[in-house]
Amino acid sequence: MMHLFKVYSTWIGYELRPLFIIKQLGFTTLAHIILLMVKLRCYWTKFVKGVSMDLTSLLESVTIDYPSSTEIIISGIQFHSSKVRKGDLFVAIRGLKVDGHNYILEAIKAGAVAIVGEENLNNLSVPYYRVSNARKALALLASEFYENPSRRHMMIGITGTNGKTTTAHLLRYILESAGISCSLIGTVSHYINGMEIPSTQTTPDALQLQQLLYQSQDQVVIMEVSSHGIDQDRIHGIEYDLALFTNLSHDHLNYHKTLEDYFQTKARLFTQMKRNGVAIITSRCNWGKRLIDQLLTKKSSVKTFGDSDRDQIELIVVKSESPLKVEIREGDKHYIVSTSLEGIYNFWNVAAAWLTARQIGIKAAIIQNALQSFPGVPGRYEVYSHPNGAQFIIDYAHTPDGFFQFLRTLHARKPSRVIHIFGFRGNGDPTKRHVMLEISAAWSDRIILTQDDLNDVEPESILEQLHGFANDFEGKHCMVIEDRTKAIEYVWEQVGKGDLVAITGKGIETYDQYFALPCKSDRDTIQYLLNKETR
Ligand SMILES: CC(=O)N[C@H]1[C@@H](OP(=O)(O)OP(=O)(O)OC[C@H]2O[C@@H](n3ccc(=O)[nH]c3=O)[C@H](O)[C@@H]2O)O[C@H](CO)[C@@H](O)[C@@H]1O[C@H](C)C(=O)N[C@@H](C)C(=O)N[C@H](CCC(=O)O)C(=O)O
Ligand SMILES: Nc1ncnc2c1ncn2[C@@H]1O[C@H](COP(=O)(O)OP(=O)(O)OP(=O)(O)O)[C@@H](O)[C@H]1O
Repeated sequence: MMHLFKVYSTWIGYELRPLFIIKQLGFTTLAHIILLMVKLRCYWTKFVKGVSMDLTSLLESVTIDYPSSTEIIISGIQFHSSKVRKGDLFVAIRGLKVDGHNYILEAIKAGAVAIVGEENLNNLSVPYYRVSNARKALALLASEFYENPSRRHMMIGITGTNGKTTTAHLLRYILESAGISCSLIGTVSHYINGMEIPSTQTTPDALQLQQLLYQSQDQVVIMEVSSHGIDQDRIHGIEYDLALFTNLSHDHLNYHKTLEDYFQTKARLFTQMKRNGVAIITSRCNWGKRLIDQLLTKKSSVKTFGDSDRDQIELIVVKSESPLKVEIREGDKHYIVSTSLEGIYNFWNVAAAWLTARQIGIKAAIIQNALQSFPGVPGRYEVYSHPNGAQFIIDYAHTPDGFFQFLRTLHARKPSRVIHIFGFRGNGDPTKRHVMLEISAAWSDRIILTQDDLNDVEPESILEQLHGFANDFEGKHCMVIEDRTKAIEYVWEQVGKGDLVAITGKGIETYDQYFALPCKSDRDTIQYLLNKETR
């Protein structure tokens, strides 16, 4: 029943809480019936009857090949042929793996009434619109079909190698504490109208993104913006009120090839600002400094956070031993930051969220209060206690800098030993692996290499690499236990009071393979071992 309410509420774009209905039975029920009827009518008009769209005015550099027609009526848009239904427009994308143009006939057979693509085609049975960039076309068409929903919201985009999710969750929590309704689109989940929707991508494809924005009735939308999302034009056409840059460091070089290209891609987010938009950037890393200079040269509005008195928000470490004591200086005012988050890196995320909330006009006292009760981010620095006094910490660190920041935070707790369990994603950047091992070796006493997501890569090739690494780092007591659940169980049985065990890379994500223990995630495995202990 609860699930049905959730589905209904998300669809209707209106937060419906069962308690609220019971309390206000009568008027609320009537209001919902009217709302439902209006929504059903819109649904009928849009998704069944279809909407008329003038593609030539919508698309950039469009050529109508055959048969000529500027206006079409469509009841949906798809870019995967298997999802096409009668009345849909199919956008053919030249992908990284396959070419969407090869699926045009399949899409027409499934009922597509028009096609958008990049190739020269003139023998199709439905109108064909040739564009120079089909990914951009998809984004523009989806935005138009869903009534340009980003224009209804205050749009906040957050990019950077690490800290996007944490900053986004902090900011949403602060804004909601201040009474501002807030959607969040990102890695852990999407939160729309107070409802949680499972997420499979940090930045969803343009179609899903516009659908989510259309569903959202929230005032503000916070989006985590990945470099893949920018590069693949998933956010094309969206203009941001506020855009944040958390940091940039070694990652995704399998996709971007060079850090320079990775940076330039991230920097593109800041070309999609509203006229009065503000860029919020860290001055702590050289890439951030470069972006600040670049934007100031173009006379863009830029606010910075960092550790200098020239920054709008200066982070001052009052006490560096655990527990950390940190202050925020804003103008000539100093505020103590009290939060359950650990690690200086999380205070950089706090600084980014603080500066953004201040741009929106939230009072400092409200931010301070919200930070005190912030519950943390799922899968980031989650601490579990072993009955014998050891502690297990699940975290999402999966980059060299993430490793460094996270592991040095563990050290500040002065543990007897740090044991680090991790693996490498099948389709992740292979150039960062050795560096990550070096950092782990420097900051932990034992390394257990194990499996992470395979992502279509043969397990043998990953395991071969893990064994190679174990040899390289043998002096650091590095070993391989292939099965992730067994690796955790092995360590669980070895540790004692004062030991800290870091399990990194997956956070709350579920395993993409079956392991020996009947567990679906790192959390699940810890819970399983805890239950076994108390049985
Ligand atoms: C590697 C990568 O980024 N791929 C993205 C890309 O897909 P692609 O170009 O590879 O697509 P393809 O498989 O070659 O297919 C080409 C076209 O043919 C179509 N097709 C294909 C088969 C068929 O039978 N019929 C058909 O119509 C496809 O729908 C597609 O339009 O374009 C798609 C549309 O936007 C994305 O959904 C897809 O993301 C994949 C699923 C993905 O998960 N990518 C990861 C790397 C990603 O984006 N990660 C970032 C976060 C990174 C981080 O910070 O850690 C994210 O934002 O989630
Ligand atoms: N500001 C930061 N600088 C460096 N490392 C960080 C920072 N914030 C978080 N981390 C580390 O990176 C991990 C991932 O953090 P978070 O999920 O906030 O980043 P993200 O940018 O959203 O990552 P992804 O895009 O891969 O989902 C954390 O678990 C922590 O170990």
